[in-house]
Formats: sequence, structure tokens, C-alpha cells
Amino acid sequence: TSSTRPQRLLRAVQRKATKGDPQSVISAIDYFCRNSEWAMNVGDEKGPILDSVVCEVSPATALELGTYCGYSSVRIARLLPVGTKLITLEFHPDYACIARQVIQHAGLEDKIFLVEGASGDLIPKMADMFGISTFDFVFLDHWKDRYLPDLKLLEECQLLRKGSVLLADNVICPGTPDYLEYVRNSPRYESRYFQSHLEYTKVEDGLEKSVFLG
Ligand SMILES: COCc1ccccc1-c1cc(O)c2[nH]cnc(=O)c2c1
Ligand SMILES: [Mg+2]
Repeated sequence: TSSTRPQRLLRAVQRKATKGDPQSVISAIDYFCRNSEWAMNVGDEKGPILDSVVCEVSPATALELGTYCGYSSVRIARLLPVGTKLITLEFHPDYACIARQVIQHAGLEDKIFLVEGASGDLIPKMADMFGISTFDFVFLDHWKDRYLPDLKLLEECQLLRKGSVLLADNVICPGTPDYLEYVRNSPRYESRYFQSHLEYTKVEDGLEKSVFLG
């Protein structure tokens, strides 16, 4: 019976990465994607940009939209201080199942709360589910057509505070033009583009960092 790409990615992690060592999990996935099969992880070129923003913000509360196999969940959570948490939302149950195992292999299951479901349904429940008021950091990496509606939902649910940082993947490829237009033209955001490449390729892509001004 045939396996899926996420299953093959997990197998590579279980074979190559050291249990409890997040960096070895990250390296094993990047090696798999460069040498075996491309997969839509933020990757080893945009990943360090994500790392630098997470370190700069040092969030007490962080939200990730789009877990996939857990690669960026591990990248983010490995940098979070004790007592802080990353909430990551994943729509596809099969992806969520793999991500839980990747996160467990990295030893980060106590810092990461993976919730299965649609971001549009779950965002309004975040405050009640996790006893938080606002997010210090949000990483958008799910479906491009949901970036703008989910940003507006975060605003409406008052889950952003003055200084909250949003970082969006794939703003060029596949591209999120309506989201970019909004954060770059709204007086409520200070936005900056970090040029890079689509993971594991030479195609242009980048991350958009937007600070909510309140
Ligand atoms: C399924 O398309 C894969 C693909 C194909 C060609 C170009 C880009 C992408 C791509 C790259 C990413 O980093 C992504 N991140 C999050 N959700 C995505 O759908 C996504 C898609
Ligand atoms: Mg992406």
C-alpha cells in the first residue's frame, strides 16, 4: 500500500533525527526535501528569517495558521522561552496526525498546542480555549485565500494588541495580493517585505512582516 509524502517525511525524521533535538528534526526535514521530495515547509532559507523575527518578538503567546508537518511549529517553539506556548491550527487531519509525531520527536509537545479545524471557525474560540487575550506573534502559512479574512477576524476578535507582529509566508509564491495590499496600505500596520525564495528552489518568494499599530 502506498504512503503519502507527509508519511515519508515523518519516516525520514524518525530515522535521521535525534529524539528530543529540534535542530536535528529541522535538518532531517530540510535534507529530505532537498534530496528526496520537495515539501511545502518554510524551509532553510526563509526559516532563518522566521527565526530572527521570533527571537526579536520573543512572544509569550504565538499563533501559527497552517501546521502541515510541523516544521515551522518546531522552528518557532524551539526558540520560545519556558512558560510560553505556540498554538498551531491545521485543517487537514492527515497533516495534523503527522505533525503531532514530528513535534513529539522534537520533544516540544509541551510547548505546542495543535488544534485541528478551520482557522475561520477556531480563531473566535482562541481566547476561551486557551485563556489568552492577545497574540504577540502570528505566523500565516495556510491557504493564501484565508490570509486576509483571518487577519480581519483576528482584528474583530481583538486578538491583536499594539505591537503584535504578523509574519506571512508565500506572499509572492503562490502569492497573497489582497493581503499584501491591505497590510501595506492600512494605516493600522507598519509592513516590511523580506525577499527570499520559495523553499528549496530558486523561485522568488518572501515573507511580509506587519506590526499592528493598534
Ligand atoms: C500545495 O501547493 C504547494 C506549492 C506549489 C507551488 C508553489 C508554492 C506552493 C506552496 C508553498 C508553501 O510554502 C505553502 N505554504 C502554505 N500553504 C500552501 O498551500 C503552500 C503552497
Ligand atoms: Mg508556506
